Amino acid sequence: MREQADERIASLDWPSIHRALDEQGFASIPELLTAEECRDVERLYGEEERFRATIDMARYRFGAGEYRYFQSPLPPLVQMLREAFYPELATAANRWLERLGEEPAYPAELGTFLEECRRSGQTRPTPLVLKYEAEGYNCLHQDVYGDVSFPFQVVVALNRKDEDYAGGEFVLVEQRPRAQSRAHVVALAQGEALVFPTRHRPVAGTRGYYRTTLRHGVATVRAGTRYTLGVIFHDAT
Ligand SMILES: O=C(O)CCC(=O)C(=O)O
Ligand SMILES: [Fe+2]
Repeated sequence: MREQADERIASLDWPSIHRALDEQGFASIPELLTAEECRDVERLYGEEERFRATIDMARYRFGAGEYRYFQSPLPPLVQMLREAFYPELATAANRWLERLGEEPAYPAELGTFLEECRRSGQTRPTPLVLKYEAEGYNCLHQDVYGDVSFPFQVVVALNRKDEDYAGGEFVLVEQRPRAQSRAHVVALAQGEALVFPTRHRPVAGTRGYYRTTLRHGVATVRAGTRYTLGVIFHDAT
């Protein structure tokens, strides 16, 4: 049996994850969750009482599909992922602020950060499970739910591309100042996680760093059903 997810996160090659974040803005972590853990989270989707809200994406013109925000307390695995990722990502977040000439702002612990969310009226948990059936997609967006936001989020693929579904690539579009946008397309394997920027990232230019704006979404699922777990660190109003 593999160690607990938090121990797996602690023993990741963080120097290379930080390098990937700095150089390309995002980092993928293959096999973060086991197939069994993925199935367990996917199965939770059917247990309505675990969720505080269900969103029909078409209704808001967010895309085609459905997602559910977990109720508090979060399932232990989801809570563990949120807590275990946070400190390393806070380090990267503060480094990015410094690159843009700003003061470090993110506390070292998730609990302290969530306290800030609470003071700003953001008390509702944001981790979610998304489900897309054939022809489903997720329009490019940013997940911001109030004044306080954390600059990274994590998505984990819960089922198998090319077996359980086809298409459905994760898409990150980067809008550069006074230039055309650039797309990054990531096909995630089951259990693989992707850390990506919520809103912005610093990019090295000839005269220091400049800021690009990122939006993410999902390309059309051609067949089958695709499930993902989204771990957002800031809570919502
Ligand atoms: O389903 C996906 O891959 C995208 C999920 C998403 O938008 C998110 O986790 O914020
Ligand atoms: Fe999102």
